[in-house]
Amino acid sequence: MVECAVDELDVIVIDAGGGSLKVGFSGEDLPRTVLSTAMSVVTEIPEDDEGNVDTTAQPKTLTYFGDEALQNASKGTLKLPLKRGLLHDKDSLEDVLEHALRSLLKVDYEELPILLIDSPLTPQHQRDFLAEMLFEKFKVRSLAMMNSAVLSLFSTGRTRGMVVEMGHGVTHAVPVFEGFAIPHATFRMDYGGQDITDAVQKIFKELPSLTAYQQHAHPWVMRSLKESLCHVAPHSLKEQLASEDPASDEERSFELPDGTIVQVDQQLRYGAPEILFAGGDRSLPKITQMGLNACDLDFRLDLVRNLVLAGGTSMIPGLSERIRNEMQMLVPPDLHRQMEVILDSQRKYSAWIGGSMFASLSTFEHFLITKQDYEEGKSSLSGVVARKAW
Ligand SMILES: Nc1ncnc2c1ncn2[C@@H]1O[C@H](COP(=O)(O)OP(=O)(O)OP(=O)(O)O)[C@@H](O)[C@H]1O
Repeated sequence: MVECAVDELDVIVIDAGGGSLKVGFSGEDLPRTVLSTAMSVVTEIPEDDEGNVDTTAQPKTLTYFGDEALQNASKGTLKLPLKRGLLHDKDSLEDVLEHALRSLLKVDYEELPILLIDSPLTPQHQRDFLAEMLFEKFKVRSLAMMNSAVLSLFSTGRTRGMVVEMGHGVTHAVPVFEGFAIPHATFRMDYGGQDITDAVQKIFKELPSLTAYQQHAHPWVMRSLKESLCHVAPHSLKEQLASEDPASDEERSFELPDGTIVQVDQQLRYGAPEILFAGGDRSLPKITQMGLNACDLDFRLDLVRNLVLAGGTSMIPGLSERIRNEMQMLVPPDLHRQMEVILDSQRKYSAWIGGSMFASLSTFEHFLITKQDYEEGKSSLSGVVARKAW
């Protein structure tokens, strides 16, 4: 039972991923706002009534955020603040966050504590920068920072388990013991939903049945195709392609932006997600096995019994069956027999949901770095942030 001691005090919960930024308030079931972590700046030269460039008019600079930024990317400069879990463009992160909080969430963030969720293995200097940005630029009054995998596990009501968190640019296997992630047993691979989208785009352009529609092969259209039709093959792509396509016409149909409906075959639907299994030592089953092997023998049973899939990319159907099948070759039979793959229906937002729950607990305030802590510890910021960040 979650004990709520900060009833009159909401906490702003922010899960800043490379693909999407999720923001909302503690105690709520889902983030209020989810937007692609992107902005683009487009300079437009106004046209006259006949559609000719008006050389006398001042050029207009337009800034787009989220999906609009992706859709307008080709007209200007696309800025992606985070890439593969790492801070890539500090200024645009500030702008996207400000837009999400001020314009979309419509909150006076200076008034409320903030819980910032970050990726496992986020470098300390990145956490320091984020703390500095929130205290100095956003003028927040207090801040907690927490590991997304711990919170994803917490969202399922567990404090022990192996979290396989699959995001947009990175995937992590994170063993968690009594609410603490084990850093030396955490493994990552630089593959995620973005690579599946890229694979969808590549196959889309090459498939003879789809070549007539190449003008639609924009990343945002391909992402939508992926999210609606992709599927993980239960054993291998080869085996899947050799069998009859199990999908109905409806399950293979995709509507392009101009309204055309195309039929998408197995090569694309099942082929693109194979990137998660193809990386040798950096494949999904392999990093899970490495995480297990790096933990104490006594603890491994708990881990395989609580193998939690989390993050947006874990929404692809068929993952659980494939992981179970692949792990059969990688772990001893007695462990494999006990394996339980947990797929929560809300796993796309599991870290945010865990954060929302955690920030509602009476103990949450112990994790807050206050403005005063920050000011006092500024000369050695890492000390303050590392001591309190979880
Ligand atoms: N139904 C779905 N099927 C397949 N993929 C999906 C689905 N829904 C979302 N995704 C993918 O999940 C990814 C985003 O997941 P998530 O929000 O967990 O990542 P992130 O936190 O932004 O990224 P990262 O953890 O890499 O920083 C995107 O690539 C998106 O296309």
